[in-house]
Amino acid sequence: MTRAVLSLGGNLGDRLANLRAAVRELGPGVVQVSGVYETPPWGDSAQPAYLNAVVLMDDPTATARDWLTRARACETAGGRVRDPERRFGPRTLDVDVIAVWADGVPVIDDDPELTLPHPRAHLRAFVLSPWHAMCPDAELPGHGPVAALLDTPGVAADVAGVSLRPELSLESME
Ligand SMILES: Nc1ncnc2c1ncn2[C@@H]1O[C@H](COP(=O)(O)OP(=O)(O)OP(=O)(O)O)[C@@H](O)[C@H]1O
Ligand SMILES: Nc1nc2c(c(=O)[nH]1)N=C(CO)CN2
Repeated sequence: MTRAVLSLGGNLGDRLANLRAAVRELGPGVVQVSGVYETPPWGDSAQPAYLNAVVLMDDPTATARDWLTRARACETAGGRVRDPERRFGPRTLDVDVIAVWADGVPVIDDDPELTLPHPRAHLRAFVLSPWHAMCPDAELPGHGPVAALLDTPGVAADVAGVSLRPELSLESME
């Protein structure tokens, strides 16, 4: 059995519809969905605010690479267009694989195609805040408790800008 935490984000088009479509596309393996948070752009400030969320997923047979394939399929379905000139730039939908566990053991990999855990997750309030609210005891492999990461200087400064939007739930999408 593998478990994965995926991060969803987007700041172009109908942001909520894009996150909802991503959760639908991810399908029945979704175990838990965080709240939806409005977050200031990280890494490149000249762009609109994002909506972000994280999902916890289980699958009896998926390999770590399968999670990346699913993340990319979601991005493609969500109309993601890559701009090779602009790192961290605006997008309709970004789906990152934050961490994977195989039979409860964290998968650690420095493959540039799929680095696990995600190499910038520990720096991102837009990932850590929703994850912590959804799973208060969560640990980011190699970095420790998510609760403690939220207190690290670079992240703590960003946490105040991350705001839960309770009216934008992904839970009930009928
Ligand atoms: N854990 C991971 N999750 C998603 N993509 C990853 C991961 N590790 C490596 N990658 C690789 O990163 C490459 C760039 O991904 P992408 O264009 O989504 O980056 P980005 O969203 O701009 O930046 P970031 O990954 O920091 O959010 C992809 O080709 C993918 O193979
Ligand atoms: N707030 C926020 N900022 C970002 C995000 C994101 O999902 N949320 N994704 C990025 C892609 O690298 C770059 N910056």
